[in-house]
Amino acid sequence: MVIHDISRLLTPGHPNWPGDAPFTVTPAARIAQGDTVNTGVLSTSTHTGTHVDAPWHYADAGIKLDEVPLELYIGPCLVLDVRGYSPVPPEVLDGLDSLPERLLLYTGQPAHWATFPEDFAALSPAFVHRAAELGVRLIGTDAPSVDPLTSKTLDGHRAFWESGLYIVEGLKLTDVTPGTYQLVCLPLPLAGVDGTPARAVLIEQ
Ligand SMILES: N[C@@H](CC(=O)c1ccccc1NC=O)C(=O)O
Ligand SMILES: [Zn+2]
Ligand SMILES: [Zn+2]
Repeated sequence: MVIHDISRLLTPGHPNWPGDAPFTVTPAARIAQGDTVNTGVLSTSTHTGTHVDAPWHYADAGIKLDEVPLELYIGPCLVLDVRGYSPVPPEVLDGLDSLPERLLLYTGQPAHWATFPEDFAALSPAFVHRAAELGVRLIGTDAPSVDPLTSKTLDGHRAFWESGLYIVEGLKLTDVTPGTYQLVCLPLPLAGVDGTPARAVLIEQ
């Protein structure tokens, strides 16, 4: 079985959305200091690195993470190369008459962010609606958001809310050839939250 890890490695100082809480791991117990084990204390925004958005992130009437069915995040998936578009338009789906339930978009983001990538490709609402018509239920992007950095209206997120599609952001897609795979993207089992970092892999079929 060939597995591609499409999650961003989280290291302290990982560049988050401007103003958002940083990712840190604070050392706690240390064997070297006489403790019986090594432990750490995690602190993070729910939108760090490769992560899922629960609908409640962008709509007060939306469900929270623990209500989102896990089936969404596991199963057949198409990786598309959409480099060169900003925002990603519906035309990239021209000629496709059906799609698997999961669609991942490589917009050209690098494998490692030294600083927050302020200039990234958002998704046009028309693209999201077109994907929904073609049978997609989950869209993942390698960009940190489906809306531009300065957006106040969050039209991209709103299109997901209107069409009932779900979001994965911050994927690392530099090492995979576009095509079909099985996606496994497991959110952390956190109650009542708006999102969470996730481990995402593609399995070659
Ligand atoms: N759209 C981004 C996050 C986002 O918008 C955000 C994250 C933390 C603090 C403020 C944010 N947006 C403010 O407009 C996301 O969904 O991950
Ligand atoms: Zn997010
Ligand atoms: Zn988002």
